[in-house]
Amino acid sequence: MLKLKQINKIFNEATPDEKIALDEINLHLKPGDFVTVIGSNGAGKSTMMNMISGALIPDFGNIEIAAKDVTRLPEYKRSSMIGRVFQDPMAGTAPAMTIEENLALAYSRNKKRGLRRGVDKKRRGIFQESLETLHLNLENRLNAKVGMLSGGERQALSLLMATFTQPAILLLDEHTAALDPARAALITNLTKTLVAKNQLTTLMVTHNMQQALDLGNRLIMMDKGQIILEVEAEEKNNLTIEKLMAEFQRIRGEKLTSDAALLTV
Ligand SMILES: Nc1ncnc2c1ncn2[C@@H]1O[C@H](COP(=O)(O)OP(=O)(O)OP(=O)(O)O)[C@@H](O)[C@H]1O
Repeated sequence: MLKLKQINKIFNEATPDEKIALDEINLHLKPGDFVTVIGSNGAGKSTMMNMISGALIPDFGNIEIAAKDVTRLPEYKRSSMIGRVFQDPMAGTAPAMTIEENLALAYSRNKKRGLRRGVDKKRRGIFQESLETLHLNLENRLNAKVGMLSGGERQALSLLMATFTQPAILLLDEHTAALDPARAALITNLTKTLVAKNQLTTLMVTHNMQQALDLGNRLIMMDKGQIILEVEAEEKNNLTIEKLMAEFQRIRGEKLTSDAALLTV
């Protein structure tokens, strides 16, 4: 469903600020894979997500989504293939528009007729049914402006909008990091439910190690622009934070004083 082949990205090449952000990244996701991504600051996690979404184009290498080479395809041309939720609850929705209008935009995202705000009775029914699955009573607030919702409610709506059209790839970019623990738990559970229900192929970046262990069937650890560890299904079930830290030390030969050092926020 997703293939990254030898992806490289260097920022400010041949200047004193040169930075190798991605160094020969190879990653293959099968349909329905849910991969959690961890790594320290500057490891290249966001750059990798931006490559998949098309916000950045690699210097070398190839990207395939659903068997289509999208390496040079601009972001807007691959947006129907991708659902994305960012850390900032303000980023995924339009605050001045109502819940219903936001859903209508998400709904028409992969329709040929372009963006449409209008909603008929049938579509309103679909929106209400989807909102009911969030258990936040948003189905009764279709005409509320999204700017009036709490951070957790907005993030739940963003998640629903990102998964609505069955994207080939769902990108979750620290999407619970800006929420308080109770709301973060709510969005984490919702993520599990929506991904499982829609069998979405998902990549989730997180600084929360426990979340990285609890969600998904695979885990990758990045460091200095490389994927330094890949953990698959069975093995992932038996993984602990201590084992992950020990693996990092074994691979990098660097001693860590705490798990925070591995994921420094
Ligand atoms: N537009 C840019 N111009 C120059 N350097 C960049 C740019 N974007 C990222 N970098 C650098 O590339 C490296 C990888 O950054 P990236 O944001 O992908 O890391 P990350 O793993 O997402 O980190 P964090 O957990 O802190 O968000 C970093 O050293 C960063 O400073």
